[in-house]
Amino acid sequence: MAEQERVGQVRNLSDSEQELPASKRPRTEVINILEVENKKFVSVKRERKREARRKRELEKFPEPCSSDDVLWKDIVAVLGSDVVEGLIREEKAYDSPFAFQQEVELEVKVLGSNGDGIAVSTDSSQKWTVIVPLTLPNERIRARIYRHGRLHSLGDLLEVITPNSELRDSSRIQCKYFGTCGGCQYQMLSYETQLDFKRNVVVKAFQNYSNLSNEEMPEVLSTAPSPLQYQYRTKLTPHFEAPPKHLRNTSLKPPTSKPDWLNIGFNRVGTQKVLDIEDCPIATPIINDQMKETREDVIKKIHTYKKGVSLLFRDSLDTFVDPVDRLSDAFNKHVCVTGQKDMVRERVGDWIFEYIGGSFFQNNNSVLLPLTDYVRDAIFPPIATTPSDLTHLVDTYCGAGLFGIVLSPSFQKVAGIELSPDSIRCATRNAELNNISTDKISFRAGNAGEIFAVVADFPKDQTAVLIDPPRKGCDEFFIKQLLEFGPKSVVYVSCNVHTQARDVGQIMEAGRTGKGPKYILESVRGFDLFPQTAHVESVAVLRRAS
Ligand SMILES: C[S@@+](CC[C@H](N)C(=O)[O-])C[C@H]1O[C@@H](n2cnc3c(N)ncnc32)[C@H](O)[C@@H]1O
Repeated sequence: MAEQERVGQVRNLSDSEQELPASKRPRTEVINILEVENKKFVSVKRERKREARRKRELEKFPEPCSSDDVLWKDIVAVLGSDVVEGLIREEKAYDSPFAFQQEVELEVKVLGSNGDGIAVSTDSSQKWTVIVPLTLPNERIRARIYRHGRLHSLGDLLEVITPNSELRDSSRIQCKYFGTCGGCQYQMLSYETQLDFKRNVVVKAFQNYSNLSNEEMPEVLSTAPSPLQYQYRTKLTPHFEAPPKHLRNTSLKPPTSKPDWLNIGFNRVGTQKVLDIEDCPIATPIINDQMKETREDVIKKIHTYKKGVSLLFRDSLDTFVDPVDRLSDAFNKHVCVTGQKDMVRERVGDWIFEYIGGSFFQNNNSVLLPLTDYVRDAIFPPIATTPSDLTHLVDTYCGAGLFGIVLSPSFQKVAGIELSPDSIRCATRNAELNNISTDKISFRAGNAGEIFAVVADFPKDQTAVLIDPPRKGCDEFFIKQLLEFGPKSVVYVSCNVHTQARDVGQIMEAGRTGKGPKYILESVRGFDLFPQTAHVESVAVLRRAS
């Protein structure tokens, strides 16, 4: 009923309504014109407040090193800091020249560090960027605007009008979902181009977040490739949502085929909506086989789910027999583990590892030997001016012991630390499986910075510290303890080059300002653990100057 028609109406409660508790009784009060006007006034006020709150939210600078912050740095670089400062001063930083759902033609200028093309509007008086996934520098494109932020709008790609034919070749695409699935960004590129783009991400990260001078910053090396560029992912976690309420009933007959509303897969590009995925060519074959089977099971039982689910698929070797027989079938046969608590088994060269399904382990087995070899060579350079006498290794954020165990033959003593007690139990077991004595290697559960109290007796001139933190990087406590300890070498492996650049910058700054030992940044190199995606890992090597 329209608001005006209800004005002046009075209604008595029915008998059944009177029996309801006060909080559940329907409203009966007289609505008068004043109240209607008042309500409109209140709702306009509320809307204005909401708008102001949204603006305040937007005006907050993004969390340093977050993907929003990384994007913001790209936007400033594309528009130029003078233009950006001018627009902020004139309070135009949120005045998008585009309307919601407007279709626009744009020229893509650069590829942002998050993997999306950044275009600049040319046909409006105001300089403004538009972020469009799956586009490349120098392409003319058509996009539909769907959201606005500070000095940028986000757009869905509708058409590549003029492709960058030097870079884009659609015949390279190996996945039928590419362009719709949010998982991969770069399948249309040659692998060399992907590696070049990733090197550029590392270069920009150190420019934007390390505060290092040109003299302190070595040239970023070319990105180390992954031996496998497809079928490399040893872990997938597709998800699906619960059925609509009226279909959540265990007594219902199971569907004979996948209902239209059910999607089991990954998020669509730029959305939180699930895209149905039957196979994923970047995952290993055993994962794809298992995914087909599990999808059938989920479809049959879908009416029994009350919540959405994230599935787990991990490529594993079959059970190791104890003592491990490296010639047995189990040692070479792959199975797929789906339980969060089940044991996963993996081989890195001749080393063997067990870890729990739901815990951390690197997701591209093919690159782990090159990566650990690279870290060893970084600690003991093959062509060194002075022979290295490093004898002790501290493996911080050690997970199931990957680096500590693989590098152990090069050291007299290794000590590892990791927050997850489950991973530490696996690290200790992995040392045993690989016949490394407990006199030589030890792992403990705890906050990474606490290890420096434990290894106080390690000779700091002969100690290398390996750092491999989660995406957020190291905390202040860790950096302080590391600097107080002052090891000869530091090798920082990272899955987030932006926090890595920040942390390396802090270590170097401490030396520059006399607050810690002076380190030289010897090398920085991206590592490609996730071909076809925009993600890059990075290894930075620091050596204490004296
Ligand atoms: C990127 S993973 C590296 C694991 C291991 N180095 C490897 O390559 O398998 C980061 C690890 O740090 C652990 N972690 C997170 N915060 C930590 C903290 N404050 N102290 C110690 N470990 C932490 C996580 O549980 C995770 O296992």
